[in-house]
Amino acid sequence: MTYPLLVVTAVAAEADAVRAGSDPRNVAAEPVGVGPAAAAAGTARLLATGHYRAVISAGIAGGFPGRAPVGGTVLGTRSIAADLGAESPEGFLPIEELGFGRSVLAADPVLLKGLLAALPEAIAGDVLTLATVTGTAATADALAARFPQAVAEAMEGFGVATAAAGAGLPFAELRTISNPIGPRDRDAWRLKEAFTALSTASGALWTACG
Ligand SMILES: O=C(O)c1cccc(C(=O)CC[C@H]2O[C@@H](n3cnc4c(=O)[nH]cnc43)[C@H](O)[C@@H]2O)c1
Repeated sequence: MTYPLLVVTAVAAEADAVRAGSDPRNVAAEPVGVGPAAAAAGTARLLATGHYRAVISAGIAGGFPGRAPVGGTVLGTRSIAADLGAESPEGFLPIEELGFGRSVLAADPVLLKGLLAALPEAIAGDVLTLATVTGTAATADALAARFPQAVAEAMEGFGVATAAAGAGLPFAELRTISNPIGPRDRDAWRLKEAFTALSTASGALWTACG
């Protein structure tokens, strides 16, 4: 028996976009909710079935201006919980500096290599996971400075990665860019473009995983 690839999304519209571009015989797309907690809990529940061979966190995301354009496709080299830590007068302290765990999980190198080969147009870089969508220029600038290799932010990747690590399965993050990260401007979101790009990219998932 060949175990399918599990693609975890936040919402049903993202799962539909993945299904539209992939073969249900080898790719299972499941929505588990928005945010890192829902993503971790939902992914762990799905992986407990033992039915899957690898896990991908997929969906739409904000792109850092100048690093990932709206409509573009991004592959996460690392998924980073950017707000996991503590504020201090000297700046943000990641959880590693507090001694309580980790905020960075790297994509599986073999899976990532396959995805990069199958999606040569994709932009590779760190993808941030935040519980709050960035909505000001100040926060966007601070994140861009703290994470010079970050190309995108979303709300689930680190949660999915944590569940995949717990299950001992390969993990990667695939995002298509719906909006620039910065001052909140709902009219600037290009959902249709991002969902179309997600369907297109999903066509390459099984090849990359094989
Ligand atoms: O602000 C709104 O009115 C609004 C309307 C629909 C959806 C949202 C979301 O925040 C969706 C979040 C959802 O999409 C991912 N995502 C997309 N862009 C970003 C972003 O710039 N920063 C963080 N997350 C983003 C995220 O993974 C969620 O699943 C808002």
